[in-house]
This record gives sequence, structure tokens and C-alpha cells, in this order.
Amino acid sequence: MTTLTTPLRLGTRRSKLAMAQSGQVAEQVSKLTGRPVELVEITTYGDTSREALAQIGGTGVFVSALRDALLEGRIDFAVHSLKDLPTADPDGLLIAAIPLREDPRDVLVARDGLTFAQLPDGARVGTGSPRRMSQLNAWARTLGLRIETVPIRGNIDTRIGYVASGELDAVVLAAAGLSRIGRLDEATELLHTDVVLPAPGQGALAVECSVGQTELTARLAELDDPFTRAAVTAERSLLAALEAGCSAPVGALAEPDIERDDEHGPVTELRLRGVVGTTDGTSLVQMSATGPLPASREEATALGRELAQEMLAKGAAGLMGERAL
Ligand SMILES: NCc1[nH]cc(CCC(=O)O)c1CC(=O)O
Repeated sequence: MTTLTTPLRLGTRRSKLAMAQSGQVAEQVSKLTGRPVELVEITTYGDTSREALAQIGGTGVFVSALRDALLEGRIDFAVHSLKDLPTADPDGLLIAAIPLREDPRDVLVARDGLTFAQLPDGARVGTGSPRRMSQLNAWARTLGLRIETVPIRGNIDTRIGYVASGELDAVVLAAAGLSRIGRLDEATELLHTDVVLPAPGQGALAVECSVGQTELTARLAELDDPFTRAAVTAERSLLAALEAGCSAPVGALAEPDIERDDEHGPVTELRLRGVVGTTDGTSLVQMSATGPLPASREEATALGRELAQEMLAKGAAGLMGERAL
């Protein structure tokens, strides 16, 4: 029988980042429910495989083992990095909460405190993400800088280690990940979203549970931040409508935008920006669209779809490689 003292089981990957974000949510859920929350470690294929992410089917590989555990009732809920969640909703599960998002931006961690513009010609910059490669190469071109992007994988500590060891001049990572493991102070530049748009959903978490768990779902929903939910819904709708996977060169960010409306005073809208590009950065489609705020799920989804259509009309599909064709 389930009682107030029965622990809730929170399934988590074993990485430092996963443990940190699961630990934070566990504490909040424990306060909300008055029940202890126990972390259950789940190993995913993405954790054990050394193959490149693109080869093993994108970041969804980190998620499926947690979802299997949820569906089989071995755990009660799971915390995912939203940007690692495939856009298709699985049967039998739901996102009970999307808490307030952290800083969605990417950061540079470079040797000797360098910013991107200060990197030497021929600098080796580590990232395995086609989205980052595309935008970094495009930015370098506008600065008249020649860089070499070097595909790397591994957890955050491993990636920063390539800079510490002198193997690479810099790596690019998500600010949110660094912040959650307490290493944000090692960033040498926060990358402005005018030059690098983050991955759809970056910086946000998703708290997932089984549809049958109505009581737990209702409690977890108290952690939900409606603005974050609307923003990431628009970003993920763009990604889905471009028919791109989570390892595609797609950046997206939805933010509040204050518009001057002379008759009724200022109005706040939801502004969605999107970018798609070739990994060498020679060709980019970058566009934006605005919708109402607050935004219902339908309105946020429509905004993403609308922007995708405009980007596809400008040739976005041709820039994404065969996945999109
Ligand atoms: N790609 C892996 C990944 N998945 C989630 C984060 C942390 C940031 C987030 O929660 O969005 C990271 C690390 C990174 O991209 O640097």
C-alpha cells in the first residue's frame, strides 16, 4: 500500500549533470508531497556507447531506458533535459511539469580567458553539435577568423578537460549544464543569441510520469512554469515541423517581446527566432515570428509551425542534409 512515508522513486541517469538536476527536483517534490524521494539510477544506451550520437540515432538514446522504467512501473517519475527529448509524445506518458527555465544560452570555455573574437586564427573549437558548428563557423566568417570545429563527445567534465589539457583552444557548452554542476564560473563568454541560438528547449527540464498517476501528476504540475512551457512548446513545434531530429543543425529560442502599441500601451508578445544552416556555416536561414502571450498550447504550437513554413519556403530543408529531404 502507498502511504505518506513510501518513497517516490525518481529515475535518473548516473551522470553528474543528471544527478544534479534530479537532486534539485527531488528536493522540490519532497517538499510538495511531504514524501521522501529516492533516486533510482538507470543506465541508458547513450551512456555506454562510444559511437557518435548521430550514428546511434540522436539524443533520444538517453531517454528510452528511463521511459521503459516509467512504463514498467519501476520508477514513479523522471527528470529529463528537455532538449534531449524527441518531439513525438510517447503513449502512456505525460510531461507533468516544465519548471522555470535556466539561462538558455550557450557559453564558450576557452583557454586563457579568451572570448570567441579573441581566438587565434586556426583555433580548434570542440563541439559535436551540428547546430553549434553551423553557427560558430558562420560567426567566425563574419569576424574574418578561421576556426576548426572538432567533434567531441562525453560529459561536461570531459569536454572542459580538452581545454585544460591544451588539446583544444575552446569548447562550447550549454550555460544551464555548467550552472547545474557548479562550473559556470569557468565560462569565458556567454554567447549572445544574435550569434548563436540555443537548441530548442535548452536550459529547461521536463518532469515526466505515467498517465495513470493522476494524483502524482497533479502535485508535480505545481512545479510547472507556464511561460517556460509556452516558449519550449513553440521551439519544439518549429523543430518538429522542420522534420528535424534533436541532432539537426536547428537553433530556436522563444522570448517575451515588448511591442509598442500606441492606443493601448505596450503589449507583450512571444517572439520565436529560428536558425538552420549547413555545418560549414556558409549558408544559414535565420527568421523570426511573433504570436500572442500568454500562449495556449495550440497558439505556441501554431507559432512554431508558422515559422517552420516560412523557413522551409526560404530553403531550410536543403540545408539540413538528407534527414530533412
Ligand atoms: N547535449 C547534452 C546536454 N543535454 C542537456 C545539457 C545541459 C543543458 C540543458 O539542460 O539544456 C547538455 C550539455 C550541453 O549541451 O552542454
